[in-house]
Amino acid sequence: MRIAVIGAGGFGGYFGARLAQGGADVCFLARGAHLAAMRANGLLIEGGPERICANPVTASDNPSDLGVADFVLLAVKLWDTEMVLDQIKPMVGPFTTLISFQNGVLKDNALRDAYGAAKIMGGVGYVATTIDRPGVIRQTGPMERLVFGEFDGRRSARAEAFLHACLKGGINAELSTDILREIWEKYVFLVGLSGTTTAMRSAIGPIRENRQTRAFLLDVMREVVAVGNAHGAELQEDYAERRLALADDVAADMTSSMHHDLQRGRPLEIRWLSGGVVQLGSAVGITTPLNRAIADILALYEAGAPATLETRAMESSGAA
Ligand SMILES: NC(=O)C1=CN([C@@H]2O[C@H](COP(=O)(O)OP(=O)(O)OC[C@H]3O[C@@H](n4cnc5c(N)ncnc54)[C@H](OP(=O)(O)O)[C@@H]3O)[C@@H](O)[C@H]2O)C=CC1
Ligand SMILES: CC(C)(CO)C(=O)C(=O)O
Repeated sequence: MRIAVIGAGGFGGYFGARLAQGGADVCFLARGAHLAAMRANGLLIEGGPERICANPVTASDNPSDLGVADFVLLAVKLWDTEMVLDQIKPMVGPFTTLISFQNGVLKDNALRDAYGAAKIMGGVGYVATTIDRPGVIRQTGPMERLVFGEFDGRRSARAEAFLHACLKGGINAELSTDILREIWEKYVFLVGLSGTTTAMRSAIGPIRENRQTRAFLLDVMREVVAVGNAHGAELQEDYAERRLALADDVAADMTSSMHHDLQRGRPLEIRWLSGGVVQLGSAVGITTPLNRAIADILALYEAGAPATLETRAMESSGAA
């Protein structure tokens, strides 16, 4: 089974390396210094319970070099989606299945528009990873879970085959018969974690300990539950409280991929996370003031670190 991982970063690099470890024929669409390092030294996963090294790895920045795959796993940041969907045409054949493990609930619309609903399975992933340096992914917490399935709930042969490949790689993988609900469930936790850790510039530990920030986290997630249910997600009424229990369970120094991006001055996926809640809420007449506040607070950083007044002054004087 040939599995193409589109984006060899924190998420794609980690799960791609595990799939390769289990014997799957994995290839990566990667680029820049990270691609060069992967070609030279393989792909290393460190910092977690197990050190994994996939070497050699098949990787290229040219989709034609990689050829048609049985499974194409999308793991680029959401702002890169449209571009890669166009770029990967040479990798999608008549029997190819695409699964997006990107965050948010709007991601699969773009895949359907590009390749048709029959080729798409739904997916969500839980892991805490980031590119540490070219060729090296750092796992920053032990959380690991991959869930996927057909949107009509069937346990199809292709879903079973992918499950088999994941389990062989030691991945904590599940085939879901209600993947849309799974996607919303992840969204509740993710929006709470990413919104609070990024806006407050803090790992989850202090946020859940402080009475005020804990209440804020819970209310952010309650807004997502209300919006999800208005969109037919069928989440339990106390689902936000349940997710708070998950936030209590993770390591105190755990944070979100969006917080990592902020720390590195990279663009943020905020438009699809708290911003997506605001958008989906307003479509069904639900106001989401806390998510709006988070999206507004982070708007200055959405395109990456804004230039400081000092840098601007240097640029305008020609000194930079
Ligand atoms: N990391 C995590 O812990 C988790 C992430 N997710 C989700 O997974 C998705 C991916 O996130 P993450 O792995 O953190 O992101 P990363 O930025 O770590 O990885 C994405 C990688 O894809 C590369 N890429 C983008 N476009 C192309 C292209 N056209 N050709 C080749 N390579 C390309 C990027 O290169 P470059 O750096 O040059 O842009 C980067 O190396 C996001 O939606 C995120 O929210 C979900 C769960 C957990
Ligand atoms: C919430 C978490 C860490 C779970 O995988 C995540 O998806 C992210 O930070 O992007």
